[in-house]
Amino acid sequence: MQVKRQIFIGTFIHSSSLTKLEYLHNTAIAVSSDGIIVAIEPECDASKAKSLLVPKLGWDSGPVSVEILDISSQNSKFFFPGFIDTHLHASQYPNVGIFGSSTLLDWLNTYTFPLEASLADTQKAKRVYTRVIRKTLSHGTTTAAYYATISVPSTNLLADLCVSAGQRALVGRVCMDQLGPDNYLDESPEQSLAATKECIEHIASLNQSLVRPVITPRFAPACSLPLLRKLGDLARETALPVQTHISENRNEIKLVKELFPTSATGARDDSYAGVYDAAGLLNDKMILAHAVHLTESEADLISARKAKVSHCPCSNSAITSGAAKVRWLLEKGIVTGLGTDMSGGYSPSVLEAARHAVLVSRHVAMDGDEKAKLSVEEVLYLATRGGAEVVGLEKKVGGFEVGMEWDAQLVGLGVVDEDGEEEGSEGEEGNVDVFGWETWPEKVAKWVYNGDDRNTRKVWVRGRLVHERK
Ligand SMILES: Nc1nc2[nH]cnc2c(=O)[nH]1
Ligand SMILES: [Zn+2]
Repeated sequence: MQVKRQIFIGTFIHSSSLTKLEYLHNTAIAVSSDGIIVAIEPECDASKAKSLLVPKLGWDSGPVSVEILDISSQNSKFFFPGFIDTHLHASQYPNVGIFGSSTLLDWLNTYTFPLEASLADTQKAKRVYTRVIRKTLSHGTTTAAYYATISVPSTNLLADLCVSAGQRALVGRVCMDQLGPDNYLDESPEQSLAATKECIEHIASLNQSLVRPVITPRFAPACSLPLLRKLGDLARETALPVQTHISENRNEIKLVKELFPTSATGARDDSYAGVYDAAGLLNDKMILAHAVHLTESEADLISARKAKVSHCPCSNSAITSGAAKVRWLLEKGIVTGLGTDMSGGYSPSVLEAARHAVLVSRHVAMDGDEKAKLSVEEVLYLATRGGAEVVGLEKKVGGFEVGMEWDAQLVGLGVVDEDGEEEGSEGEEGNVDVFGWETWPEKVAKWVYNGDDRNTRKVWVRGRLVHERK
């Protein structure tokens, strides 16, 4: 979609490294009509932008207008890169918050498979997918790695809806030829592969680059070895990314050992990661959700293959899976991002996932590893740059750099003056009260711990405004 040339002026905050946020105040960012950041101008106000930046860019002629969004007078608003949700099930959105006291394997049978099966009805799927896209955009998620269902039409519909809403996405048809109920299984490895190819071809036929296909074996226990091998071959032939789950729950790991003995897989051991590796799936484009209970040698194998991890702390706490050791993964050089894992996780918000990543890391620390604690800066890195690398988009999104695409959110925190009045915000805004004496790192911390979609005022993907909070 063609958008106009835009210049944004104000405070921009993004990660310059895992541990550091960079604060660019009184700065202008110019975004071309195809959504690319073409200039970052320090010490720039509206008049300098008009008199200097516009001519420098050669933008003073031609029919396209320049939009200047001057927020430099506000001390409670800032631009932040859009969030990357590296793992969520679009099809499970109606079940958020509905998990009782279940754990993974009974949760799948009780809540998840019946709902996913019901989305073969494309009318129902349309209602669900339209809502989940709108909801995640409203929380600042500019890129989402989605699982749909086993249904080809409903997976294709999810891709279509992402394109029309303007959300950047990876969309995967779920492959599973065992473990599910009779009414929710691929018929054979051959049929599963053919259905996956249909979805890949459909997304290619959309002729755009915002939404990409992703090969999606649900997880090892739901896939026969022939199916995993076929998908491994497909990944090699197409160079497409692959997403799946790994080592989320202890009973699941036990099941993998029973279902995939080394005598069958030819793997070097009977580890969970070894099964994916033996099938030819474990490579630098693979997104592994959870990785809660990995052994040392599995983590080393994942690191050697340069596969990525999606950390889903809300889900891991909600369905009692465990506490992933993110510091340990990072120290092994494993690229890690955040996932909401709806509806194992109950929240559509990556900000909530970031907050839970901090808290889960404190639990790991309480278990004796003091250095496990993640900082606000670190979880925001995982939510943006880390996530971008997990989904293979680190050159395009996750930060503010010339050449990158304008996937961004405008965050507003209410300001309360000495009379108790809110400045710079209206109506119901002000869920994060800023008193004016906080430093910028303190404001960001208050946003991480108390912020939500009320603070997500505007959201852009590749320069297109895709959400505005009224
Ligand atoms: N959290 C989660 N784990 C899974 N493992 C296999 N399928 C799923 C799923 O839908 N959600
Ligand atoms: Zn999941």
